[in-house]
Amino acid sequence: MLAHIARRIGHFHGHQISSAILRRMRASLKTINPISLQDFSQPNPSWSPEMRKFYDHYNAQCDTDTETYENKTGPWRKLPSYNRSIKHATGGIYISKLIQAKARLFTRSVNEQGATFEYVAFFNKEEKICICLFQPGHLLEGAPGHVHGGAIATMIDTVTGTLAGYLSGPSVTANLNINYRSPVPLGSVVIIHCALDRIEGRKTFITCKVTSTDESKVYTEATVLFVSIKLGSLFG
Ligand SMILES: CCCCCCCCCCCCCC(=O)SCCNC(=O)CCNC(=O)[C@H](O)C(C)(C)COP(=O)(O)OP(=O)(O)OC[C@H]1O[C@@H](n2cnc3c(N)ncnc32)[C@H](O)[C@@H]1OP(=O)(O)O
Repeated sequence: MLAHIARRIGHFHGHQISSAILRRMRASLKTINPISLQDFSQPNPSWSPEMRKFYDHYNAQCDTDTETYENKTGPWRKLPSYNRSIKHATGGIYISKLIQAKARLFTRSVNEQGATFEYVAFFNKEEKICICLFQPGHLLEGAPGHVHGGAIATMIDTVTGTLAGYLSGPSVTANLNINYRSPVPLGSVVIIHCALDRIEGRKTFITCKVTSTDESKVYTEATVLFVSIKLGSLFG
């Protein structure tokens, strides 16, 4: 049953699942109420003034007002960040209650604000780029006082994966190459810049650079390959 629903679900932005399937999912979920969809990339008290300043900078240049949803003119779109990636798919909020209900997106699995991954991403559809403001918390230590390389890789995978998702639909990471150029201090704010390199059939190639907010310092560089999949294939 679950595999059947999952196979039929499918799609990121712009694709509707049939109302018959939605009705069936709702019927099997009628004990779950209310269903909430929280955006974890909204500003919170743990954000430093620098994080807030750059958030305001990009938010002011968005095509939609984050609070009122009114249309504006601007090249950027602030992307929501949910605690399961399936919630980004149409109808995913329902399927998230059916499959591994306790599962959480790794970067959104710790509730203490500011302790791990504080981040917000903006997407520029015209230029096929994505930037992410990232404030790594004290629980992400690798070298003393600095961010663990695995945490940096996680953020690169997450932001490039988000860009691949918006450009090519459901995809998984097939290859991730990283050069760590300079250690990232815990509690600092860095910008993760991601850009589409090219799309070849099912393959989406993305480049990524992690810099200081004034972009004078390059911390990390990466290239990532995503391969498009049918979402249902993940559920057997
Ligand atoms: C709207 C969106 C919002 C999203 C928000 C979400 C936020 C969270 C985001 C979180 C993001 C987290 C994301 C995560 O953490 S995803 C989790 C980590 N990734 C995985 O677990 C993936 C595991 N691997 C696989 O499932 C398969 O191997 C895949 C599906 C990748 C390919 O197996 P499949 O049988 O389907 O296809 P194929 O083998 O015919 O290959 C197809 C093509 O690809 C080329 N190829 C394959 N592998 C490699 C390689 N290593 N280097 C270079 N090339 C490679 C291959 O040569 C071929 O090319 P060509 O011969 O056609 O030219």
